Amino acid sequence: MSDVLEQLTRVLEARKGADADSSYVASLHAKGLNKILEKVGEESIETIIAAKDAALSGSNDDVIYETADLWFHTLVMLSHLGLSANDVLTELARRFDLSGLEEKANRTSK
Ligand SMILES: N=c1c2ncn([C@@H]3O[C@H](COP(=O)(O)OP(=O)(O)OP(=O)(O)O)[C@@H](O)[C@H]3O)c2ncn1[C@@H]1O[C@H](COP(=O)(O)O)[C@@H](O)[C@H]1O
Repeated sequence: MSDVLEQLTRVLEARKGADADSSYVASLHAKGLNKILEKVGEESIETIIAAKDAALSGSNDDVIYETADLWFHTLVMLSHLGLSANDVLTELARRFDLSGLEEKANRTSK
């Protein structure tokens, strides 16, 4: 795992037990899964809009900013469900050398 993901994973784990008044992450956990999913949905849409705007303006700054927000909120979602970035990285690593088209063909033939 990258140093940044590792560090953020540790912070997110620690914030699960923090005071909701002093921690944004703790406040999301306190509000529950639906609020976290609402944020994931919101940040997904903001990422899509930023990418569309980048194609017109030629500036990628907002795409990076919004994607960071999206990744962050998906990490909070994983943490809320007792999962972590490492679980997703393990799944991505499992897919190395497996063509997406091949995987799809195997899936539809079942
Ligand atoms: N990486 C982040 C991070 N990215 C985005 N955000 C917050 O995500 C929120 C969502 O952004 P929005 O623009 O939707 O804000 P908003 O309109 O105020 O949100 P809502 O009122 O709709 O919930 C903002 O408050 C951002 O500050 C983050 N908050 C925290 N982190 C990391 O998590 C750590 C722990 O944070 P705390 O739990 O606050 O200590 C921090 O040290 C950071 O490393």
